[in-house]
Amino acid sequence: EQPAPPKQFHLGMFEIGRPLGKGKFGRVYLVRERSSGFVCALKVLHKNELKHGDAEKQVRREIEIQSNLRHPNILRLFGHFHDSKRIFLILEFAGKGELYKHLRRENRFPEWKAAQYVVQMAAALKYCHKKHIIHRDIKPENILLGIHGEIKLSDFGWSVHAPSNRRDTLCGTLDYLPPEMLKPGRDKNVYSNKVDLWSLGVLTYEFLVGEAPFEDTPVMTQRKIARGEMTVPSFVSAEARDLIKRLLVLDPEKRITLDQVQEHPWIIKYCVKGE
Ligand SMILES: Cn1ncc2ncnc(NCCc3cnc(NC(=O)Nc4cccc(C(F)(F)F)c4)s3)c21
Repeated sequence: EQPAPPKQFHLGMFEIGRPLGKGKFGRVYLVRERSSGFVCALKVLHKNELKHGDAEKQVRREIEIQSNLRHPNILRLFGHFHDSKRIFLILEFAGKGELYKHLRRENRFPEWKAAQYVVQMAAALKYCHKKHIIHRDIKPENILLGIHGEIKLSDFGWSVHAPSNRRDTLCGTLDYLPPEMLKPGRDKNVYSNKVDLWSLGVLTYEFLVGEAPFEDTPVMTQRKIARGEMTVPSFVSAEARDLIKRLLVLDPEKRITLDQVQEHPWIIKYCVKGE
C-alpha cells in the first residue's frame, strides 16, 4: 500500500528544471520531486501581481474544483503551497506542451487532427459539466498536449460551479466570449455551461482556419459576436461547417449538446469510437 502523498509541500522538495513557458501571471518549470523522483510542472504565481486576497481564494477554488476532477483529457492539479511572495501550483506535466504553439507552427490543422482534438475536448467538457463545472476559458492557450498528443484541458483559474452569475473582469482575448457573457446588465449575466459549447465552436473554427471567427478590433469583435456574424472559408468541409454553425448559435439553449457533438457526422467520419 503506497504511503499517502505528503499534504504539506515546500520548494525545497523540488529540483527545478527547464522553464516550460510563461503565462501572463507567472512562469512554469519542469520539476522533479526529490524523494519520489516524480516529474511534474510547477507554476509560480507572484502574489504582488495578483489582486491581493482574492487570488488566494481563487487558487483555493481552483484547487477545490480541480482536486475532484480525474479525466485523461484534464490536466491534474496535485496541490499547492506558498511562501511570503509566491503561490506555487503543482501540476501534471504535459509532455507535448502548449497546443496553440503547434497551431501557430502548422498554421491550421488537417480535419482528421482537428476532429480528434474536438472529440477529446467534448469528452473533457462532458465530464466537467456532469460535475456542474463550467470551464469558461476555453481557448488554444489553455489546452496542452500529453506525451501521446492527447488533449489536456488546463487552467481552471476562471472555472465556476454552474449555473453562475459571477461578474468577473475577464482579461485577455474577447474572441472566445459567448454573446450572453457580453451583454451588460445584471440578470443577463446568469449563464450556463452552454458557454463552453460556444467556445468549443470558436476553437473548432480556429483549428480548421488558423484564426478565430470573430477576430477584429475589440469593438468590432464584440459586434460580430453579438450578431453571430462570421464566414467559414470554402476549404472547410461541409460537415465541419455544419458542426461550427450548430455550436456558434446566439441562443445558448439552441446550441447542440456535447453528446450531439460526439455523434456529429464530421466527428464520426474521423474518430475511432471512444469509450
Ligand atoms: C506550458 N506547459 N508546458 C508543459 C506543461 N505542463 C503542465 N503545465 C504547463 N503550464 C501550466 C498550465 C496551467 C495549469 N493550471 C494553471 N492554473 C493557473 O494558472 N491558475 C491561475 C492563474 C492565474 C491566477 C490564479 C489565481 F491565483 F488568481 F487564482 C490562478 S496554469 C505546461
